[in-house]
Amino acid sequence: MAMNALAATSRNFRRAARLLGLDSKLEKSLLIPFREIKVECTIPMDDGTLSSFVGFRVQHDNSRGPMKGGIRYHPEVDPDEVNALAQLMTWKTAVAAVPYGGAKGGIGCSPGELSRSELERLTRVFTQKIHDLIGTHTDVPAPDMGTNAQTMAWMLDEYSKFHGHSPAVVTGKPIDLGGSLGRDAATGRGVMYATEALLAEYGKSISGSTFVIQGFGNVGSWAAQLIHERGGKIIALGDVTGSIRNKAGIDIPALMKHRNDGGALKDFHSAEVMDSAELLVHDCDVLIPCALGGVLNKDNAPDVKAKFIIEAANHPTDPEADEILAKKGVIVLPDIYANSGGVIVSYFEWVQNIQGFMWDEEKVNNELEKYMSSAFQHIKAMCKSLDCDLRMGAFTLGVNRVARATLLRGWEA
Ligand SMILES: NC(=O)C1=CN([C@@H]2O[C@H](COP(=O)(O)OP(=O)(O)OC[C@H]3O[C@@H](n4cnc5c(N)ncnc54)[C@H](O)[C@@H]3O)[C@@H](O)[C@H]2O)C=CC1
Ligand SMILES: O=C(O)CCC(=O)C(=O)O
Repeated sequence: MAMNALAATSRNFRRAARLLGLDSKLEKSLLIPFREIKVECTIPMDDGTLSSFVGFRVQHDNSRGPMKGGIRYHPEVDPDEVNALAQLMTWKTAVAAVPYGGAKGGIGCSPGELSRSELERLTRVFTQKIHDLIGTHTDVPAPDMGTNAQTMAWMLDEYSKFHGHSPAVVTGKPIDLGGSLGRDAATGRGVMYATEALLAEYGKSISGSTFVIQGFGNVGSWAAQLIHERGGKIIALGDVTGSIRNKAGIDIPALMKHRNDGGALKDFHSAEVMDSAELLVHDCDVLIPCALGGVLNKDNAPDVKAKFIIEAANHPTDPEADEILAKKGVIVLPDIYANSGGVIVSYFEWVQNIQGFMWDEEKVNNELEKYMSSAFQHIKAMCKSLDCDLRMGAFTLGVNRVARATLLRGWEA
């Protein structure tokens, strides 16, 4: 059973605060969110009935810049989860050294069961309810699980009705509306750069390693394609519909075609169906969770066989699992670094919108690689000076930068 997401995230924060020797009042203050918004979104359904959905936006911290983070559409969205994800965004933007704070939002709904027009109405009503609390220089949403560039296009359009054309109010937009080249692939590309950097530390490479990936949405499918392109062998893969494996390596371009043609993973011709409960404990070199939080917990951590875990999802590993994995010698690359490619390219998109000047994709990808590489070097330096693991290296790096900004602005207990 997974721990409560907020309890798990706060536990990691407190460990980092203690390692840094933070003042206890500052520690308490950094944990408390700036603002928590809850709205009822009532929309007419296609069949003429009315349905109501609860939407959240938690704005955690703005000491380093406008708050930033995705909007999730998922049935399990709840206030604690959104709070935890908003807090993670604050440390993530600081680790990545992009000038933002942290926020996250979500609506409790099953996007796969809503029609396109129902999703559009829901997104527009949600935006109407929060439009005066977000903005280019206050809080900038982006896609997360269950949302995509189209969701951002509707948010942009609805927000612009109140405030005038404002492309920089959301990132992860369609290119035609000011989206950045490379943003769609950015989180998966960042995961690939992070994996390369970590494996190199151990004298290994993507091309000599086997991979298991959970989640084949935006992050999982891009990570899989880019790892496959570099010669990595993806031997098992799963999504919410089921899991597949092939010892010789799954043909990812063929699987992409199969999925884009509307096929389910389990119907892919050149792999065998496997039990999804076995996916995370499948033998491999590198395990990459790219779906939900809390999937690695005290129940399955003892059976994990991977040597490295790259956290492409947000908070996939419970602190209890962390302890078990550490004893087994499994190296975990934490979410607030491993999946930061998305928010880094969101920052590039925002900069391009503000400047009114579009970058080519090569520049986006080169800059992303530089930011990922620099963050990794800074995390390693923290690990060395504080004698801690990668999660604490990343947390202390992020928390220290936020604490410094808070103090410089004139914080008083
Ligand atoms: N989209 C982005 O830019 C970023 C996303 N993330 C995180 O990455 C993760 C995935 O996000 P996206 O790829 O954007 O979402 P998505 O909605 O595009 O894809 C989610 C994937 O997870 C799978 N999934 C859902 N429930 C599952 C379950 N119970 N078991 C196995 N698979 C399951 C879905 O089938 C789908 O393949 C989330 O934790 C998100 O917060 C982190 C940073 C940025
Ligand atoms: O691109 C962004 O602004 C945020 C992406 C996000 O929600 C995340 O990194 O978890």
